[in-house]
Amino acid sequence: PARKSKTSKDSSSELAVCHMLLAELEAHRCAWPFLTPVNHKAVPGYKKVIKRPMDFSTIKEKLTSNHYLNLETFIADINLVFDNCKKFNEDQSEIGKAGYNMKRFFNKRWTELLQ
Ligand SMILES: CO[C@H](O)CCc1ccc(O)cc1
Repeated sequence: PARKSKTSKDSSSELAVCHMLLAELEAHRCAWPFLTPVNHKAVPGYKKVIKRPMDFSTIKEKLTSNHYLNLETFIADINLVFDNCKKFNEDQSEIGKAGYNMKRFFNKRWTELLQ
């Protein structure tokens, strides 16, 4: 069957899923490094190494101000949080392990909800 063009209903239900997913991420016990922007003035090297900082509070602000055009741009920002974490932190560090756990959790939940 031909792919129907996305209706506004599709977009609003996708938006509701994004809000729900973000709320689950923020509530996760391993979310603590990702809740607010990294203070790049306090973390040596962060501003130079991480070209596109991202965190859950920034994503929530963008979501509530209709910044995301579609689901893909929302998922791209979520993955940016985890990619930045993997780049800056040792895999076995506390924050590195938290990032890995959050990425696995996110991938499990969005595929359950959206695929
Ligand atoms: C999401 O957290 C960032 O990767 C910064 C990690 C970090 C912060 C302070 C430190 O002393 C070391 C690493």
